[in-house]
Amino acid sequence: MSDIDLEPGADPERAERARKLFSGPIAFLKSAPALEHLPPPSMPEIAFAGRSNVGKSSLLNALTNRNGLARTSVTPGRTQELNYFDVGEPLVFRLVDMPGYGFAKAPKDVVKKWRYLINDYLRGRAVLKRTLVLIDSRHGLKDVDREFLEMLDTAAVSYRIVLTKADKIKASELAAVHAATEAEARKHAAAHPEVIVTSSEKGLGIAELRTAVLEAVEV
Ligand SMILES: Nc1nc2c(ncn2[C@@H]2O[C@H](COP(=O)(O)OP(=O)(O)OP(=O)(O)O)[C@@H](O)[C@H]2O)c(=O)[nH]1
Ligand SMILES: [Mg+2]
Repeated sequence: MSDIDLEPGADPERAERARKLFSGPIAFLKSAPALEHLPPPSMPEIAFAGRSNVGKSSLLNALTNRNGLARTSVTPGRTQELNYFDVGEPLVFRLVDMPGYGFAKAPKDVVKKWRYLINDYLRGRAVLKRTLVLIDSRHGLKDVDREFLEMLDTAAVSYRIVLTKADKIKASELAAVHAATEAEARKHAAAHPEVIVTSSEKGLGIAELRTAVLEAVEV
C-alpha cells in the first residue's frame, strides 16, 4: 500500500509528519513487568491491546517499519510485559506493546497477573492518549473483546478498533466484518467510530494508522 492511503478528511500535513516520525529514530526503552516499573508519566503514550496472537507486536513493527523491534511469535503469550518504545528524537511520544488478553491456555495465575497489569495500566495512566484495540479480521469481536471494550468505556479510556491480518480473508468477508465492527464501535462511549483495516504482512492501512496515532497524540 502507498503512503497516500489517507482517510477521508485526514490532514495531509499531519500524514507527512507521521510518515517522517515513523521513519525516524525509534528505540526500545524498557520492559515493565509491573506498574512500579513504568517510566515517569511525562510523555504521551499510545497502547496496543488485544487478544493473544492478534498481531499487536507485528503491527508495532509494521508501523515503525522495523522488523524485530517488538518480538512476535506464532505461539500466543509472547509479550508478557508492557514494552515501551520511544518515538522521535527529541522524544515526541511512546508506543506501548502489551501482553494479550483471553489466552485460555496460559496458567491461571499468569492470566490473572496480566489482566491486573493491563487493567491497572489502562485505568490509571493519565498520559495514555489512546488505546488501539486490535481484532483479528477473521474472527471479529468476541465476548472477551466486548468485556474489554466495556472496561475501557467505564474507565473513559479513549480507544480505536483496528482489524488485523486482513490479508487472511476474502475482500467481501473483510468488508462485512469491517461494517459490523464499525456498527458495534458506534455503540461504545469511548470508541472512535471509524475502524482501521490493516495487514502488517502486506502493509495495508499502515500509513493511515500512523496518521491516526499522531492525531491522537496531537489533539
Ligand atoms: N498473515 C498475517 N499474519 C500476521 C499478521 N500480523 C501478525 N501475524 C502473525 O500472527 C502471529 C502473532 O503475531 P504477534 O504480533 O506476535 O501477536 P501478538 O498480538 O503480539 O501476540 P502476544 O504477544 O502473544 O499477545 C505471528 O505468527 C505473526 O506473524 C498479518 O497482518 N498477516
Ligand atoms: Mg506481542
